[in-house]
Amino acid sequence: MTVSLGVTGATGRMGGEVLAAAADRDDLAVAFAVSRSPGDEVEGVAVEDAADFADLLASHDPDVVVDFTGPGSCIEYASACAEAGVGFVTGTTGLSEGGFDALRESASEVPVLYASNFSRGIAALRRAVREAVPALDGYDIELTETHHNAKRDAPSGTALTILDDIDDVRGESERVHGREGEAPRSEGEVGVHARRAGDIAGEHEVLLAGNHESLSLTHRAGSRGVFAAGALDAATWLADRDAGWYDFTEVLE
Ligand SMILES: NC(=O)C1=CN([C@@H]2O[C@H](COP(=O)(O)OP(=O)(O)OC[C@H]3O[C@@H](n4cnc5c(N)ncnc54)[C@H](OP(=O)(O)O)[C@@H]3O)[C@@H](O)[C@H]2O)C=CC1
Ligand SMILES: O=C(O)C1=N[C@H](C(=O)O)C[C@H](O)C1
Repeated sequence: MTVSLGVTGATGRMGGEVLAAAADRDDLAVAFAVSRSPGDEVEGVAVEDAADFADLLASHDPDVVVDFTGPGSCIEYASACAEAGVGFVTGTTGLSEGGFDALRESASEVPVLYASNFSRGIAALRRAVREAVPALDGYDIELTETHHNAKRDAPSGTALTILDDIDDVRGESERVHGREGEAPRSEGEVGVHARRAGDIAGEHEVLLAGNHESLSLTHRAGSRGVFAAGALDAATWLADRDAGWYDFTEVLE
């Protein structure tokens, strides 16, 4: 079966990566791509007007839409997919709690898969963190993420997911975002640090320190292609699922 895709944010960094990765695969085909600034071709695909998204869904009837855009547009695209009966894969980060609620509403109509990070390395890092934190009870934890200088949200969606993993395995902790002035560390807090520089695709480090030792778990994405490949794997996996809320870890099982 060839999975038919709609792609949003076609002129964005990730939109372009998704179109490039899709061109190299024979298990899926791009039915259409949209942008708020249509007209140009990206990776040989004509970019259509995002204002026509609902009409494009109706005329092309894709299996899945892949979305890497912004929090507001992600919700709007998901809701249009829910109306049209089209599955939705999104890696858009920076969603508010209300945004996630809205996305989950769409999941009552169609299959929706959200992942703050589509790399296999981050999936493995998350498993390692969930094992290391209880094994190193009482150790201080500091999380540092580094991204390119055009990233809008901080901390990254991946950092927030890892923080939730830490809370899951050892209970809710205070999150201290950077430190300045008189700012001694309190027991149990998790320090969170966001760096923005150059064109770094994405790095996450979880540092655990105590008992005269430290453990550092670090993931570095070498390029955005790794995220695009994971999102396309998720799209082919999601194509024949029932309505519901799905996670990237299920794709990797
Ligand atoms: N989960 C993961 O693995 C990854 C997630 N991301 C996330 O993906 C998202 C996009 O990242 P990136 O590609 O670097 O960002 P870019 O800014 O390069 O691209 C985002 C594109 O989304 C579209 N867009 C943005 N805001 C709106 C809006 N309000 N309405 C409609 N379209 C909008 C624009 O495309 P156009 O004008 O063409 O419509 C824009 O070019 C971010 O949230 C980022 O954190 C990034 C990498 C990996
Ligand atoms: O904006 C990015 O670039 C990335 N965003 C995601 C995030 O917020 O975690 C994933 C990846 O690290 C790249």
